[in-house]
Amino acid sequence: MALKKINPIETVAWRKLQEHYQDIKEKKMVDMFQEDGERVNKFHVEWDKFYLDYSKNRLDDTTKKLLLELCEEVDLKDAIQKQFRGEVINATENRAVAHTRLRAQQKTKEVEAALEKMKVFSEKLIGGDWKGATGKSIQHVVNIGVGGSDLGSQMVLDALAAYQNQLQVHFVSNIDGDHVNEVLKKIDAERTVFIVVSKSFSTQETLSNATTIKNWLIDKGFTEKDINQHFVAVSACNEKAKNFGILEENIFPMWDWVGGRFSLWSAVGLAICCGIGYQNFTEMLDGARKMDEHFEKNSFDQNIPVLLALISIWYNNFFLTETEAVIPYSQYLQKFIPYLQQGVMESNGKNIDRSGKKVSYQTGNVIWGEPGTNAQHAFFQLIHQGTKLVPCDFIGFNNSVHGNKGHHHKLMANFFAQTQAFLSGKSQATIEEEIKELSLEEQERIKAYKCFEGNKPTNTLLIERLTPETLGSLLAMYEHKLFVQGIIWNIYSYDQWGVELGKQLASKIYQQLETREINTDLDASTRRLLQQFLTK
Ligand SMILES: O=P(O)(O)OC[C@H]1O[C@](O)(CO)[C@@H](O)[C@@H]1O
Repeated sequence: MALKKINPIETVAWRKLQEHYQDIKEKKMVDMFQEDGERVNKFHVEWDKFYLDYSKNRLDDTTKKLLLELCEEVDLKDAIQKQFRGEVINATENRAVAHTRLRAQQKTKEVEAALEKMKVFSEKLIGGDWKGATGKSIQHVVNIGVGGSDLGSQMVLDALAAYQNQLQVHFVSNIDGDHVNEVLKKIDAERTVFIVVSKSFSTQETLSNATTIKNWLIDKGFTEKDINQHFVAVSACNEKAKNFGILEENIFPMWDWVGGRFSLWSAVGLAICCGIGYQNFTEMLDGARKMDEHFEKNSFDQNIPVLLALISIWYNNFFLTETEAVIPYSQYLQKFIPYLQQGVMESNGKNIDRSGKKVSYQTGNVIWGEPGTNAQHAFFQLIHQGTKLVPCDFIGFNNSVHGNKGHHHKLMANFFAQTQAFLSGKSQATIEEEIKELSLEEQERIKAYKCFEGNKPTNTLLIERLTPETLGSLLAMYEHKLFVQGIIWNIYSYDQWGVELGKQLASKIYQQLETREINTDLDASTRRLLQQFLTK
């Protein structure tokens, strides 16, 4: 059964939210805290190893009530059930969406078999039992993929670097030859296994990089047969992988019902298993499953992904904010933002609704960010004193991975201080006190620049510790958040037609660069640029 097609702006709740926005837009959060002693109790969720505080947002009881009514009107429950039943909710590609199946308690036979294959392979590599063509054990693993076939594994291995074993895992994604060259410098061909990850097995970047690497091995004297021991693939297109020269037994499955950006839970995460071991990989699946259960079963007013999605919609569609920042206070989560960017923006960057009509409201938010405290020294100035409203998610951990309390308390002091500053700003009295030693003239001149208005919204997510399990829950939380937003916006979150045009044009331009024959039907700017490119 298809997803329902309900235009959100035609709902009663949307209209009421628009009216309500007029009441709330000038309100100060600090006053709302003053007026309601129960605010923190009302606006937080404690779940498993997560604590979400969303009280530092420009919303009140009525906002929450209306946003929850919006969920009822668009029948979010029905959409969630359809997703968990694995129905064909990716209607524009005519595919089911069932990545949650990969981490379900009761797994299907094909998923079990894929997991077993991943376990066996990764254990052989880690244990030194998988030998290269010259009989040497493996030291390096190179993941060749792009987008969803790259970002997830890379991010997880960075996030869980503390669990890393002796294998060194590298990533080649960019079509830029410098990328593959730099990786090749770091590895020993005889001790390296390459994992070609491509659901379609037709992505230009991945196939070009894989071919370059294959030729590099051939130049080193490897025969086609030798290469078999150094190449495996993950793909939904077996035949294409075999045509590339990969042995059938070395191909790990992917399925139509797993979207690229939701695929790290599948064999696409093979590099993760190699780098941190199968056990840690399954703990990550368990964490994601726990979040799935929370999302599927908890009432919406206590449901972390639903609440985060609603808050985001409140700002995006009523305050008309343009972006959202995610600030993890963990250096381990440095690659978390690029990963989220694909998930969120490839999914919800759509302007046609589920009825095929152009939407008349804002959809997908722009996501950006960087770990704190580095972010504080880069772009926090704009959030504190700029002209744009940027709602932020702050993600922090009760305990550090390294156990160095001194550092962790300093880090977390910054974490709490920033959300406090965003909330309260700086009062006139504090500023006056700070500059009282200056001449009156100087005080007058400088006062306005020292002003922090505050009233900047933040969600604070406090997680016990960064582990494979909590990371799994965190990733699933954002997956469900974007799904809820897509449902409310009445768009299809699981296709990505928007990336196709550039690919098609690139292939035509490539031909022109190779033949040095520039098409006359190109636009004047591009034609001139190509000429310029070819002259030097
Ligand atoms: O796994 P594939 O088929 O090589 O695709 C890689 C990536 O390309 C896209 O199709 C478009 O960028 C992503 O959705 C996908 O993750």
